[in-house]
Amino acid sequence: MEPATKTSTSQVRIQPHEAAEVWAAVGRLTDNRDLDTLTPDEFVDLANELTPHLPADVRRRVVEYRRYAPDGDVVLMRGLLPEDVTFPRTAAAPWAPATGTAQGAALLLTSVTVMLGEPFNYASLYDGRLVQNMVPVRGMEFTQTSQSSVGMLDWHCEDSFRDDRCDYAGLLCLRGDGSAASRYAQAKDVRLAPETVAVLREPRFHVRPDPAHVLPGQTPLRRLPILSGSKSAPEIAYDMHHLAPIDDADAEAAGALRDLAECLNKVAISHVMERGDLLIFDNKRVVHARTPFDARFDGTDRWLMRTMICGSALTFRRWGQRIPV
Ligand SMILES: O=C(O)CCC(=O)C(=O)O
Ligand SMILES: [Fe+2]
Repeated sequence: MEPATKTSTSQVRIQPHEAAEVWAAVGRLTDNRDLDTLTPDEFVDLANELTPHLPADVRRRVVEYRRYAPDGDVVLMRGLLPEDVTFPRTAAAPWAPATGTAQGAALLLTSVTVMLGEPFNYASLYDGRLVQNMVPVRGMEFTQTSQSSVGMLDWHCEDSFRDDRCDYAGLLCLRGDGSAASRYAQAKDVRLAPETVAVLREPRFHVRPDPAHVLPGQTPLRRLPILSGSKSAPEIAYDMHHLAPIDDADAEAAGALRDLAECLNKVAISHVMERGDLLIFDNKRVVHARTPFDARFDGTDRWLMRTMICGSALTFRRWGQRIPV
C-alpha cells in the first residue's frame, strides 16, 4: 500500500510563458465583454474556443487522463494562472458572479474541463451557476459544505444522492490558504478484507441529499452500493455524513462503513492548493475532503472555482439542458 504522505497522483507543470500566452488568448476571446451576460451554453462554447490555445502538454495529459488515467484518478496542473494577474476580492458566496479577471479564470478552468465532457450544474445547487466559488462563508464554518472553514469538510463524493452525479470535477485555485489541504482517496487504493468489500458492494445503503442543494419537499433517499465496477478500476459512492445502512440494525453494513472510513484516511493523498493549481478528480472513483482553515471574511480568504463535468454525451442529451433540475 502507498504511504499516506503522497501529494498527488499526477502533476503537470505549466511554464510561466505558456500561462502568459493562454491568458493573452483569454483576453482576445473575451474582447472586453462581460462574460456574465453569456448564457451557460455560450460560455462553454467560448471556453471551447480557448482550448486549442492551452499548452499542447496540458491537452495531451487531459485526453490521456480521460482515456486511461495512466497515473491515477486525480490530476494536478500547476502554474495555470500568470503571476502578474491580480484577482478581485474573494467572492462572498458560491453563487456570486465572477467579475473582472475572475471571469478569465472561470473561462480558463472551463477550457480545460470541457475536454472531459460537458460542464454543468444542477439548478438546485448554488443558483445553478456553472462555475461556483468554493469560499468560506460566515455562519457556515462548521457545515459539511464548501462554505465551511474551521470545521473539517469530511470525506464525500459530489452529489452521491443523484444517479447522474458528475463524472469529474475541476477545482482552480485563485487564492490559497496554507492550512487548507485538499484530500483525496482513490477507490483503487482501498484495501479491505474480502468480506467487507462484499458487503460494500451490496445495495444495503442509502444516501440523503447534500444540504448544499435547495430541493422542494422530500427527496427520496437513494439506495446504493458503496463500491461497484471492476476490480482494476473500482467505483465509489460515499458521503460520510449523509450515508447509512438502510436497516438501522444492519451491524455488518455499519461495520463495513467504519472500516472503509479508516482505510480512506490511510490511503489519503493531500495537497495544499496554491494559486494557479487546477485539480481534476474522477468523481466516480475518488472521494475527497478538505482540512480546516481560518477564514477572515476580508476579501483575502481561500478561493477555488469549481466546475462539474458530465462525461457521458448520452446523459447530457437526456437532460436536454446544461443546468438540469
Ligand atoms: O475546498 C476544497 O478543497 C474542496 C471543496 C469541496 O469538496 C466541496 O465543496 O464539495
Ligand atoms: Fe466536494
